[in-house]
Amino acid sequence: MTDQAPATESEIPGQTTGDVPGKPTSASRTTLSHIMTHSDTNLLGTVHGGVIMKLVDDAAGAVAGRHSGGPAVTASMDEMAFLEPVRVGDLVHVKAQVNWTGRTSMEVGVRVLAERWNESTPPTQVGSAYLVFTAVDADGKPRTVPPVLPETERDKRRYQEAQIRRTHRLARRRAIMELREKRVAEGHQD
Ligand SMILES: CCCCCCCCCCCCCCCC(=O)SCCNC(=O)CCNC(=O)[C@H](O)C(C)(C)COP(=O)(O)OP(=O)(O)OC[C@H]1O[C@@H](n2cnc3c(N)ncnc32)[C@H](O)[C@@H]1OP(=O)(O)O
Repeated sequence: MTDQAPATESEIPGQTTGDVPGKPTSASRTTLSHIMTHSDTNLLGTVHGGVIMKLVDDAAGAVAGRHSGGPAVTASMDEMAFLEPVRVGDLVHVKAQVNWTGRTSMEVGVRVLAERWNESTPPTQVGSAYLVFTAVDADGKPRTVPPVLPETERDKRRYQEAQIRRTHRLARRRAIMELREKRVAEGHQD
């Protein structure tokens, strides 16, 4: 994991960034919908969190693949929040978009909504997550991604918030690596 953050919080890309042409957020935004059945339940009878996480990974992976124009792998998933239980018969919509791009990685933001399959009540938000995907080549090595071009004020806010999360991920990783190196230097075995 490289340590450089490509932009500061105030730097929202314009129509072109560097040599690679940018892509607008809307070009890869995707919704994946799925009806929950009895095979999706946990021992409590509600839908298993892992089933939701798989849908989140699928939707985010499709977005990352569309944005980067090729394969992309999940590097991390954080802040997965389950806000309300999901039940058998719920029609679940997983909405995903690229919030931010680095050199080879992308943060994808996901919102999970649920509605009864046979009622016309509005869907409610039941979960959310942020995932980092890294675009890879045929050898599984990171490859450059087009910069995302936020279009709306909401896209711009999400871009800036994603940069804050990126800064915190890097800082946390660096602090843990430094602690481990210090402990090894002090002769600790683990
Ligand atoms: C019914 C209908 C269904 C339809 C359905 C459709 C679905 C249709 C689509 C399918 C979509 C499936 C989507 C599933 C996708 C998987 O399930 S993939 C499987 C799970 N993931 C993996 O196996 C990945 C394993 N890890 C790796 O291969 C390597 O660690 C990685 C991620 C390629 C990174 O390699 P590395 O050598 O560490 O590279 P490094 O240069 O250090 O980092 C590269 C970039 O990644 C970032 N990065 C690396 N590690 C991390 C980390 N832990 N956290 C954050 N960022 C990181 C770096 O910051 C860097 O970013 P940039 O600064 O370049 O922007």
